Amino acid sequence: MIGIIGSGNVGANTAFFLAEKGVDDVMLYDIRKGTAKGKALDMMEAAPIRGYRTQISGTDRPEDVLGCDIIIITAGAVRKPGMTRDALFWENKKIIDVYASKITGSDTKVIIVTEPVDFLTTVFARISGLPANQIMGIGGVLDATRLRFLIAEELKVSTENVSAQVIGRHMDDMIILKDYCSVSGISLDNFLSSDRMEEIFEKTRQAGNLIVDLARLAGAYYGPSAVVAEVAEAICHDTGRLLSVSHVLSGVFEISDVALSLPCVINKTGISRVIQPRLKDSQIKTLKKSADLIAKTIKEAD
Ligand SMILES: NC(=O)c1ccc[n+]([C@@H]2O[C@H](COP(=O)([O-])OP(=O)(O)OC[C@H]3O[C@@H](n4cnc5c(N)ncnc54)[C@H](O)[C@@H]3O)[C@@H](O)[C@H]2O)c1
Repeated sequence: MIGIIGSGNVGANTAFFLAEKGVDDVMLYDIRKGTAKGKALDMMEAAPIRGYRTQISGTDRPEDVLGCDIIIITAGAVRKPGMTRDALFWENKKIIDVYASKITGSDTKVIIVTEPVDFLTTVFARISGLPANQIMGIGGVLDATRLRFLIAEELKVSTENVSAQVIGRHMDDMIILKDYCSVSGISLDNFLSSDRMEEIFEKTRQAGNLIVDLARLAGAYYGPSAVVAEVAEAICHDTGRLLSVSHVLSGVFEISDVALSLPCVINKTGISRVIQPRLKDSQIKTLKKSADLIAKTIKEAD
């Protein structure tokens, strides 16, 4: 059973994508009474046409989801146009503190979506005491998915043929690994000039901001929900997918106790292996700067 805390745009759409993929039964919870039950019922009534057999239920009792095998946390405030993700830290930390202290199962896998995701993945790991490989934040994998779309759109090729890797913080200082981006294994510089590549990379860095600016009353949620469902499927079906998720690092690039995205092999144990990409000195510097910033903010919260 997959539990989802927060049944707003990302939570509800994740439940829907999980049902459509047939990953596992889902239970939704939201602090607003009736929201989770109402949305679950609505999705179940779509099943005769959409053809899924997954059970989606809703509850008003957080303890019902806290014992699930996989818990996805999407509860919290969304930024408004002009706001950075970091600005949500103090408000959303209060929510993460509560759920992290109530996790009961020692094998639970947790997927953090609530922003700022790298900060809150770090906070969740500290408070819950769960092993770092069981807590995954949605960061680089979403940035890479957006980049894959933008490259495919530019080159008029299928998105399936495009692979991309993005690591670091889920913010404008994300690190796009150009040498690890390809179209069916053919490196990007066979298709694009350096200048055009840089324009596409900048569009990727700004992709979340653009959606908030355009939609105004909501953040991005279809892309994020699709990515969350992919990570949950990798755990549930033990697929061994290689996805860049945020997790607490222990010594990689001399960074410890702070969560950032790096490519990880994900299976039923959570993160089974972290892949350390070859980085330039400037990229390692950016990674360390991001880590220092997160560590400093979290220290202020102690
Ligand atoms: N990591 C990412 O890439 C990524 C992408 C998109 C959104 N997000 C973040 O995910 C979060 C949710 O986004 P959304 O678009 O679904 O927002 P939303 O406003 O549509 O939904 C949030 C839901 O959380 C519920 N909620 C608030 N406090 C709660 C609590 N204490 N317990 C349980 N439920 C609670 C609200 O009632 C609401 O239904 C935001 O913080 C957003 O910034 C992250």
